[in-house]
Amino acid sequence: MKKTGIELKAIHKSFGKISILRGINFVAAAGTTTVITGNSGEGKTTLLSIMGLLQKPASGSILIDEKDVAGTGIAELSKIRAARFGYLFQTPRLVGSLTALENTLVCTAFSGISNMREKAAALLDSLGMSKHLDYKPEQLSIGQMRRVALARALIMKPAILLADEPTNDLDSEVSQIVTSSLFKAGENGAAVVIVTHDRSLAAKTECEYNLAGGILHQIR
Ligand SMILES: Nc1ncnc2c1ncn2[C@@H]1O[C@H](COP(=O)(O)OP(=O)(O)OP(=O)(O)O)[C@@H](O)[C@H]1O
Repeated sequence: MKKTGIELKAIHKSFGKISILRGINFVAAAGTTTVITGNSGEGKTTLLSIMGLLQKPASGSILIDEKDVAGTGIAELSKIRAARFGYLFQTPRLVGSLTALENTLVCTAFSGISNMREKAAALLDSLGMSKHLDYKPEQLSIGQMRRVALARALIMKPAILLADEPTNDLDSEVSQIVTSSLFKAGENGAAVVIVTHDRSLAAKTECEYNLAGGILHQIR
């Protein structure tokens, strides 16, 4: 049986009086790509940020690598995020003053791993970005920025990879490059969780959940 990367139990979340998540149970296994679908505004990004330890639920349990994070302090949570997670946000969130290569390296400074620049360049190359290593974000298209953000998310080979709308605004060729990198991370052992409206991407995943009315239903 595959190891569990993330497990959520009875997660609730409200904004003011509006209840967004109402008792969410979810499992993403290591080495598996899981998709969460649902209409706009249903709470998919909120759910992804809760499982990514970026936002706290009102109640419920979050297990990372089969360990409940309840009671974990802020410093330890930061360590778990840095050591275990890769994030691909809906907007690329690159550092404006840094080049594509430097943005890819931004979280690796304290890794102690050698040849990171070569690894970052090779990763960007695999994403079709070899000609843009020295470009700043303002000189890149949205699709190119998203590929830099993906390289940044992948460079530390995260055990858990969370991707919010990874193929938004991409042409089919770039979309294919991004999609295959996400699935490759899954094949290499990561628990990959993707939020998307892209049906062709959703159809390729092993597991699908749909979020509607604050309830998460497993479809496959
Ligand atoms: N910090 C916040 N404060 C108040 N309301 C919020 C906050 N964050 C999200 N919401 C609300 O929660 C709901 C769910 O938002 P969320 O971004 O999680 O939805 P989504 O399913 O990812 O939508 P989309 O598919 O359009 O990206 C929305 O109604 C949004 O306005």
